[in-house]
Amino acid sequence: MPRFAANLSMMFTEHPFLDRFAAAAKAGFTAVEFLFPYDHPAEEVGRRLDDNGLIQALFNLPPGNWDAGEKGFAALPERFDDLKASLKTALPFAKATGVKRLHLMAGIADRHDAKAVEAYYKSVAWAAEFFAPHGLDVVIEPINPRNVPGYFLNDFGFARDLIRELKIPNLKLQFDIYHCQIIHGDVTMRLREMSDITGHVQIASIPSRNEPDGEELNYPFLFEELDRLGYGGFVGCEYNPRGRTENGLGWFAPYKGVKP
Ligand SMILES: O=C(O)C(=O)[C@@H](O)CO
Ligand SMILES: [Mg+2]
Repeated sequence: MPRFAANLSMMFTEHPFLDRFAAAAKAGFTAVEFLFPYDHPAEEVGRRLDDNGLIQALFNLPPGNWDAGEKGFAALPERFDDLKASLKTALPFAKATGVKRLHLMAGIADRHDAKAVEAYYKSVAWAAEFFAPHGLDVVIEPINPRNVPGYFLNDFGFARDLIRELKIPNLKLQFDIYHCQIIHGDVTMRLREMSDITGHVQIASIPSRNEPDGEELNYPFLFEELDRLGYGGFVGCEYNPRGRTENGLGWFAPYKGVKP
């Protein structure tokens, strides 16, 4: 049975950020993820996890100026120094939370520009090698162009080929099923094809990005498929609840309290 991680950037937003940990635990989650912890002291985030018996499944490396539209800089050749600095910023948060994987964002760049591709390969390899001695994986996530127009990593095949080519053991795929269905479809076959390189999975209904309990995809089937594939990682619930988070957790009832 998959282990679900509540995404605290999108779920339980009825509560201030630091109180969302308790809300997630109360709702039966044993793990959480979120976009960014950097506005809060690392020790305080670690304390909220401990106090609530939660595992940190994932968070993102610093993306640059998010409010100004930056989405990371791994594919931006002129931002390599910023990329290197961002890894150092994230490390104390990784230590304080005990997280085992970090999402490296690619940035807004043209995937068909050779300089951007070269920068991306270099940044991804650098980040993975930087975190390897700390026992941390780096994950990369293709994102659909409707949600983030111009995002460099917008193709699962490109991500798969890069990971297979670089052959860095702690470099893996963040397989967000919501993005995969929008970009390509044929989700089950892609999960099967990429299961050996998948380090994290995320879910939401398509197209509304709400609770995974309806619309285009049959999630109970996909959860069983993850079991059939022997996927032992987390499934991040990266969706916008239709109303109060707690009121939309009917889909989660069979999976409540699943421990590692
Ligand atoms: O948008 C998504 O999907 C994510 O997983 C985020 O980490 C990207 O910011
Ligand atoms: Mg995602």
